[in-house]
Amino acid sequence: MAYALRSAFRKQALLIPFLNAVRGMSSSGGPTPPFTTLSVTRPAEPTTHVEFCRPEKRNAMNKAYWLEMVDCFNQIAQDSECRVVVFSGAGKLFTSGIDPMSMASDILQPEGDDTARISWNLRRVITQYQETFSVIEKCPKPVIVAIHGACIGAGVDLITACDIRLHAGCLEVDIGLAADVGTLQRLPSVIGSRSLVNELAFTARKMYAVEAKSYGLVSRVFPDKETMMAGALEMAGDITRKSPVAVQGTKINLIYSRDHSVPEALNYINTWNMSMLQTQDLMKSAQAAMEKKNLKEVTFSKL
Ligand SMILES: CCC/C=C/C=C/C(=O)SCCNC(=O)CCNC(=O)[C@H](O)C(C)(C)COP(=O)(O)OP(=O)(O)OC[C@H]1O[C@@H](n2cnc3c(N)ncnc32)[C@H](O)[C@@H]1OP(=O)(O)O
Repeated sequence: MAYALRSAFRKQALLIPFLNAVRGMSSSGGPTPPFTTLSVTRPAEPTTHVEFCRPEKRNAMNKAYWLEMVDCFNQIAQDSECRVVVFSGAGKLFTSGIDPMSMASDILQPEGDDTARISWNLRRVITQYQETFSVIEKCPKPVIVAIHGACIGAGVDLITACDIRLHAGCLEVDIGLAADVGTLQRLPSVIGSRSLVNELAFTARKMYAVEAKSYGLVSRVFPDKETMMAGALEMAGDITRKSPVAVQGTKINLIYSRDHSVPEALNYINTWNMSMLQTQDLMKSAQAAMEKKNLKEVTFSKL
């Protein structure tokens, strides 16, 4: 079933070129076909806005969402017209986490004739769920997540896979137990304090925006969603004016460095830069600097 749904999305994605499906302006016009849970818009070139669009269910993550995210971010990764992504949620709050009814058959009634086969299938299902957020990290474009109101359960898995976290308002970040789709793996390096990670994971207590900022879970707090979205788009604009070779190489190398030793990461970037330092972007910037031009006015071709 999951495979059928996924290949149906793939076929539709081939039939409808991604950019043709992208509407002109951002926010809450409903999902963008073929997606049923995501609205994909282009509020400003070359920024893509992905909005989780199930407001009537408080953006609960149903089965379609878990698959659509993978298709959406894989397409964005390949889309040379996109240099940065803003991700947000429609309606009252950012997300209420998993939609248990929609996912029950996958998790509570896994297929298989014996323990080994059930376990094998569960492993495949969990791998697929993990990919929903890992795909954000694998996408070379920076992803700014704009969180308003509550961010519950799997929402924390989602935001820890994003590159920059902004928050509006003062509701809770509620961390579920034994999350296996990214929180326990990514949160420790996001907020640095093992003690706090343990406390949040064991108690699933609420964490408010001010505390989230003080520990670096979010980098900026805004008074309301509107101001936050304007701030997110402004930040996205700043990023899109930089060399995409530099920005995307930086994301890839920052994530590599997080997961490797300093000597390994230095070796990796050494090999990376053997080719990437040959970019014309570097020459353009150097020339503009020599001519004392404003570096913000240098334009870089798409990647
Ligand atoms: C394999 C992956 C591993 C990952 C694990 C992750 C685990 C988790 O995510 S655990 C967290 C699960 N989520 C929850 O427990 C939240 C449940 N929802 C609520 O507590 C409240 O709805 C909330 C505080 C978010 C909002 O309250 P509000 O008064 O604003 O709205 P409601 O009237 O309660 O809800 C409106 C409609 O939305 C439906 N809904 C809300 N949350 C979910 C959800 N998580 N899944 C499915 N549906 C949800 C709710 O049923 C209402 O629907 P309807 O009755 O049809 O109007």
